[in-house]
Amino acid sequence: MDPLAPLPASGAEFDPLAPLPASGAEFDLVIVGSGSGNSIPDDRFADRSIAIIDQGVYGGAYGGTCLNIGCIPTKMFVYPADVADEARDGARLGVDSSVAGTRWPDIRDRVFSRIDPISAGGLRYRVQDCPNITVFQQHATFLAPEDGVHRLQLADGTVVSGRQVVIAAGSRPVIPPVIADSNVTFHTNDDIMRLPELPGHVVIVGSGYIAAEFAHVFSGLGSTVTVLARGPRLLRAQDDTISERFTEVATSRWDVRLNTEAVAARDVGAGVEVELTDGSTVAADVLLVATGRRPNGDRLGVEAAGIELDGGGRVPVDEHQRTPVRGIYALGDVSSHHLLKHVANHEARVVQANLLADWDSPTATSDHRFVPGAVFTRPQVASVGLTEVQAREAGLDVAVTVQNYGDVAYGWAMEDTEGLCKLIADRSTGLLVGAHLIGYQASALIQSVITAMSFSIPVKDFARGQYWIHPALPELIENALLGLDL
Ligand SMILES: Cc1cc2nc3c(=O)[nH]c(=O)nc-3n(C[C@H](O)[C@H](O)[C@H](O)COP(=O)(O)OP(=O)(O)OC[C@H]3O[C@@H](n4cnc5c(N)ncnc54)[C@H](O)[C@@H]3O)c2cc1C
Ligand SMILES: NC(=O)c1ccc[n+]([C@@H]2O[C@H](COP(=O)([O-])OP(=O)(O)OC[C@H]3O[C@@H](n4cnc5c(N)ncnc54)[C@H](O)[C@@H]3O)[C@@H](O)[C@H]2O)c1
Repeated sequence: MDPLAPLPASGAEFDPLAPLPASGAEFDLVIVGSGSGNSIPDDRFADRSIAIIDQGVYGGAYGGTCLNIGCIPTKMFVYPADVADEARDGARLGVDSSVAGTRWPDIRDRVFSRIDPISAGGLRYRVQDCPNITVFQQHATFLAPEDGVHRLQLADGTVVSGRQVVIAAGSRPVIPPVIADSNVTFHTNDDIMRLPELPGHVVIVGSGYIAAEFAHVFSGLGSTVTVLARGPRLLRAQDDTISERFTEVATSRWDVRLNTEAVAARDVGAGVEVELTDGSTVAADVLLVATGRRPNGDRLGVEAAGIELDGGGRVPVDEHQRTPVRGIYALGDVSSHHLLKHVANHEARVVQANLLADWDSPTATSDHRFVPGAVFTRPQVASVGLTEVQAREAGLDVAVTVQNYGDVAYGWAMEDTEGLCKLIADRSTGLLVGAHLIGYQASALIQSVITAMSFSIPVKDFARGQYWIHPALPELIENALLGLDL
């Protein structure tokens, strides 16, 4: 679902959460999942009968994770947190700004009064305006195929079948047993953004993407934040230089507990108490669990269709997004090594093209060479390609450079002391193999590097074959490129 696509015409009487009539039938195409899967049927599929099966997220919402409980609402909370932190930071530059207060209920209602109608409108469009599409808002599991036709059973017993199936069933949060078995009240990304009030103190278990983004959101909006990390640093999947810098900055802003784990958790009064490995406890109003996500293939009974999940619980696919079973494709979080929306979108376009071609002659191939990602925390973190450790482990003869924001004109004007850009190049080819940024608008600054890597532009041509606007922040990339000893 493209959240920025215009809303389809609305039917005044339509209730998006009303149960739809159950009807068993054979379709040309069955799609499980209304996130990235929902973007597959376009005009080119108008002559095919299509079933979209989706159990919904957060109590049944249509349109998947990104729109309802992921990328979009989180960034709509991140931005006000950025604004508040900028205001707090103003005095340093001679602007005497401060935050008089933040209105969580207003922010929450503004976010979801924009998002919920898009979700409802997307469902309404499929149900009312797409005569070839039937939507089933239920959980589905595979049955054994019959005569080459794949079959799925819905929660109400309806059997939906088709020769082509797309599994786009996404992923769900993993809850560590110590929390899951404790009866403590906890939240995940599913519901934390709908809290009635801004909590005074949030304790977050985990130290990856979601932990870093929500720590910024809550701290920016005025909560005290405690982050519990199992390891010695936050964002450990990032390049070591970035992870070290981020941990340093985060520790100065939030209560960061490293090398620790929750060993018990309980409700105390209206709040929670988490006991840590060293015997100490953290008391907070709200507990957020952000300890990774698991693909949903295990709840789809894919084995009945002849598919065995891989070691990571993913539905296995080849470079054309075909599973080992003829007629069944998969995409996005349920099958990908990259749990990112731009990857799911890319894979959905590949599946779309290949559905329109023949199973044996696919026309589209997924490109996972240079998958970028950004953590919208403070400071932002963005990366693409190999970390330095990965590049050295791969046996590459690498050139590495680190360029500080504060040492290029605009970063110097900002008096930035936190941001840096690390580039890693392969001396034998003169090409970049990795880029890692932490700092102001890192998610935007990295895009030119993604372009250079995707189109194999040699470092020397990339650095000197174009103008870099002076004194704009992309000079950070220019200077880093020039710093590579190639
Ligand atoms: C808090 C958060 C923030 C994020 N922020 C970003 C970001 O900024 N940038 C980014 O690139 N990525 C981000 N992501 C990741 C991104 O949201 C996912 O990679 C993406 O949404 C996956 O899309 P999908 O189509 O694979 O799955 P989904 O959008 O999750 O869709 C799967 C659908 O299938 C349904 N389903 C599952 N099993 C069944 C079944 N058995 N029967 C019927 N229906 C079923 C689900 O209910 C769901 O509606 C974020 C994720 C989270 C959790
Ligand atoms: N901006 C974005 O693109 C964005 C934002 C949010 C989420 N996402 C996607 O969603 C995925 C899931 O996010 P996430 O933050 O939950 O996962 P993550 O993989 O980024 O981080 C998981 C964290 O939980 C820790 N952990 C795992 N098990 C634990 C346990 N039992 N006890 C304590 N800590 C434990 C890990 O050490 C790690 O720090 C991400 O990997 C990312 O692909 C992307």
